[in-house]
Amino acid sequence: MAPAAIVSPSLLASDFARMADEAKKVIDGGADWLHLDIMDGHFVPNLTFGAPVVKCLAKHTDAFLDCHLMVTNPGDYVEPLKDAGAHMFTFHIEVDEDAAVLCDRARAAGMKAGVALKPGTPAEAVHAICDAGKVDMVLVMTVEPGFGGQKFQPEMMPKVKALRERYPQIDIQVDGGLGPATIEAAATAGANVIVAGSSVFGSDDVPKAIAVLKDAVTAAAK
Ligand SMILES: O=C(CO)[C@@H](O)[C@H](O)COP(=O)(O)O
Ligand SMILES: [Fe+2]
Repeated sequence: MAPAAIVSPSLLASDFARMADEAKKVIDGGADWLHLDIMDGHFVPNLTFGAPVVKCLAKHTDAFLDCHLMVTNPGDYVEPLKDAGAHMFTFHIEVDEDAAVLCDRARAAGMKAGVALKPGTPAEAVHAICDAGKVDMVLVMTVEPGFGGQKFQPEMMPKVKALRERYPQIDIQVDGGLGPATIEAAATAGANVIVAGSSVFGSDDVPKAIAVLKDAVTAAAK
């Protein structure tokens, strides 16, 4: 059976000063996870927040905290994020750290392990670590990491398709520019975890915006 459809709204598009309320709004609207974009101003030219803010948010929600680390030194974040209450630890395969060790450390800390690919990084970059069974989720970036509100790159779909064919059971996440106009391409390629920032938080009907994404993934899996 294909992995379940999961919608993970990105709080990057929310009002950070009201993060707990924004999280509640999307969870009440049918979201499965909360996507938390951790940027260090070095791996990407933008700076957001780290474990202290995740810890504050975790006090206000029981939701699954899906952390996307756009940082140069993800190893420094394993224990702080675990202590903060994070559930998914997704780091970029492009960093200069041992990916297998990072996955093992994330899992040993009780989190799931995810690996992310920038648009220019081929699927093959994660084959060894996925073949070794160390990965719970592969994140295929459909924009250059760093900012919300960018245009979806449909040319990433062959990468999603190749990963889905090779790994039928793994969670495959797509992130960047997902919304009603692009979900079909991602869902048919085989993505099952959908990150959406602007299209969810910018909608005046949040439950509908989430349902459109989830229903497309469920329909494509049939
Ligand atoms: O990781 C990132 C950006 O680097 C994303 O999670 C964005 O926050 C997605 O935003 P939208 O493209 O959906 O507005
Ligand atoms: Fe993200």
